[in-house]
Amino acid sequence: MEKYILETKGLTHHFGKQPILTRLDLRVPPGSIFGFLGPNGAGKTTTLRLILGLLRKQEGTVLFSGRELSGHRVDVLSKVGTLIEQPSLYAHLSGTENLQIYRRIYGASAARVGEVLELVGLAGDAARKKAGRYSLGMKQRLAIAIALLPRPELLILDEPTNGLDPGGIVEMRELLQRLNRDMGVTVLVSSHLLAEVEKLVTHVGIINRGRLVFQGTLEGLKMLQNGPAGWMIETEDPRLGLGLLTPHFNASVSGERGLVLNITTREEAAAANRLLVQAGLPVYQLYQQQNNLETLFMELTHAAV
Ligand SMILES: Nc1ncnc2c1ncn2[C@@H]1O[C@H](COP(=O)(O)OP(=O)(O)OP(=O)(O)O)[C@@H](O)[C@H]1O
Repeated sequence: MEKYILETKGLTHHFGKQPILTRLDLRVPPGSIFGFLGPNGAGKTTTLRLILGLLRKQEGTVLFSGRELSGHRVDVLSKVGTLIEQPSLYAHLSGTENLQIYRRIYGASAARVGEVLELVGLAGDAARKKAGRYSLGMKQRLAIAIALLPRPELLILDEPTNGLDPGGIVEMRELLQRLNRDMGVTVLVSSHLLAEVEKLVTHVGIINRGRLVFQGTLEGLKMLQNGPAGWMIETEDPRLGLGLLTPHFNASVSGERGLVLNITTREEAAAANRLLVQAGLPVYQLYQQQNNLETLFMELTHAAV
């Protein structure tokens, strides 16, 4: 088996003179749920459109299981389900009728309609309802049902939780997990919110201003945040404080009023506090810094200019 179900090599794109993507090497392992993350405007949609040939490629290579799209377009894309732009649904037709139309386009069997409705949780009454009366979450699920008709190996979804309420977000997460676990579908899902996909993904690629700033497993990303969390002291004169603390602790100045201490215990924090207060330096705040994944994501997407 190829190492990657989807790989881009040196994908580079400009709109006019403006560079949008710079040498993007995306690597999606088979069987993964890959979160393609980045702030608004980072270049996620452009990347996905280039991958699918919806936008003319300027530079670089896109490989599906080691094969280029050009020359094998129909063959390759028949194994890929997508939800990139707003799903084009027939509002006046029911869920089932929508699927019946698309199944003819894809050459899927009539029985497949019932299967995909079941898979996305739209069987029964929901299937008989007109798509125009669906909630956004149901529309998204119907669009995924359409994408599932040809039994894709890879599902590519651009911000599928955009605009969904918290319940809809959970449903979407459960659906994608089920498809991955039970059907073996590899999922590539983009999002600008790490928190929204953190519970879903196995792998992460983080893009900022058209460049990949992290790629690897979610575990690998979490390891990055496992450095010493540090304690923050807000005090009147951090430079004076630094002089008082450095003989005893590993400390540095942070901003106009902050001192960061590389310590691990509350006792050390209390001792540092005592040193400052006894020297007449007021301490306004003393707290352990939160070093969570969201903070790391913000750092990665802000620092890489
Ligand atoms: N057709 C276009 N012509 C010119 N510039 C474009 C075009 N499409 C996108 N851009 C620009 O390319 C950059 C990347 O846009 P893209 O839509 O790929 O980002 P994104 O990461 O998907 O963000 P969002 O979550 O906001 O959709 C943005 O600065 C955008 O304004």
